Amino acid sequence: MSSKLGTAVVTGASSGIGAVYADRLGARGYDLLLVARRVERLEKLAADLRSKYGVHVEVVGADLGKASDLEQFADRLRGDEHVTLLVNNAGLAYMTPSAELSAAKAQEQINVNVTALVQLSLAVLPRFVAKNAGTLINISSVLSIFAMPLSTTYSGTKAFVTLFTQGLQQEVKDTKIRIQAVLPASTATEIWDVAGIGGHGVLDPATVMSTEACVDAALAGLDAGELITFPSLEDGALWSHLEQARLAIPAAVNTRIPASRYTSRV
Ligand SMILES: NC(=O)C1=CN([C@@H]2O[C@H](COP(=O)(O)OP(=O)(O)OC[C@H]3O[C@@H](n4cnc5c(N)ncnc54)[C@H](OP(=O)(O)O)[C@@H]3O)[C@@H](O)[C@H]2O)C=CC1
Ligand SMILES: N[C@@H](C=O)C(=O)O
Repeated sequence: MSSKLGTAVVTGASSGIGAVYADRLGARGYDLLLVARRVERLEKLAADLRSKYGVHVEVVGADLGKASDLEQFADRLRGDEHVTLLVNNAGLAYMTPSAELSAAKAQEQINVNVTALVQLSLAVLPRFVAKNAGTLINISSVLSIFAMPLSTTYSGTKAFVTLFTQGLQQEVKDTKIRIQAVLPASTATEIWDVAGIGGHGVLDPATVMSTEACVDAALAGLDAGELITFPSLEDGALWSHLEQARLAIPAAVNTRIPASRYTSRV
């Protein structure tokens, strides 16, 4: 029997933040559809969640950075009327100076962090709009609002995620569809191994959040109706001030007259 809450899809559920989202959404009573490349990890998690929560859990092995796998999974979501929640979580970071970043690794970050997130968001949105219901959670990063010297391409992908998600939020603001962007700071996961900096153990432990605390905060933000959730930002006014300044610019540039600093040459 299908859950009355429907099916929650979690991409990148084989480790880290995605694995905790799968646990928390299973605990809430969602059936689960978990996708990643490491199927053996997904199957172990699925067995655990079935036994803990009695929910239906399906596992799909797919490389979302590969166009054919992505297209197939997007088609699956497009055609699955039980999907009521999507967590676009799959992602990776290569932390390296751009001059040393291979084209392949740059493209892989774009393929997974951007292309897969867009295609899967667009795969579920038409049904959410038709039903005037549904939840989309896009996992961005605090590195979407600034770039460190080693995070240039990664930050660029996450800047896309945050702005793309804000655009979708504008589109559905008069509906009952919930769309949230989550911007974690450093969180204790394997991403830091993939990033090539030797794992999160090289970071100051006081600055690294547990995956459970990160996801529980993100879900609390979702439940509170937040559009943008920073799990570790205590002073939310910092974001409001940034948004206020950002949103003042479109009106200020809406003129045919060039700014005087560019025309008053002496
Ligand atoms: N940890 C942190 O400090 C922060 C993380 N984030 C974001 O959180 C999200 C989750 O990452 P996190 O949990 O930290 O890191 P992990 O490396 O633990 O998890 C990443 C997940 O993404 C999946 N994934 C990566 N590449 C692919 C691919 N090509 N196809 C399918 N799945 C893929 C991995 O599965 P598999 O390898 O099995 O395919 C894995 O399940 C990412 O979007 C990341 O950018 C944001 C801010 C901070
Ligand atoms: N994923 C983290 C960096 O690797 C981050 O977004 O902070």
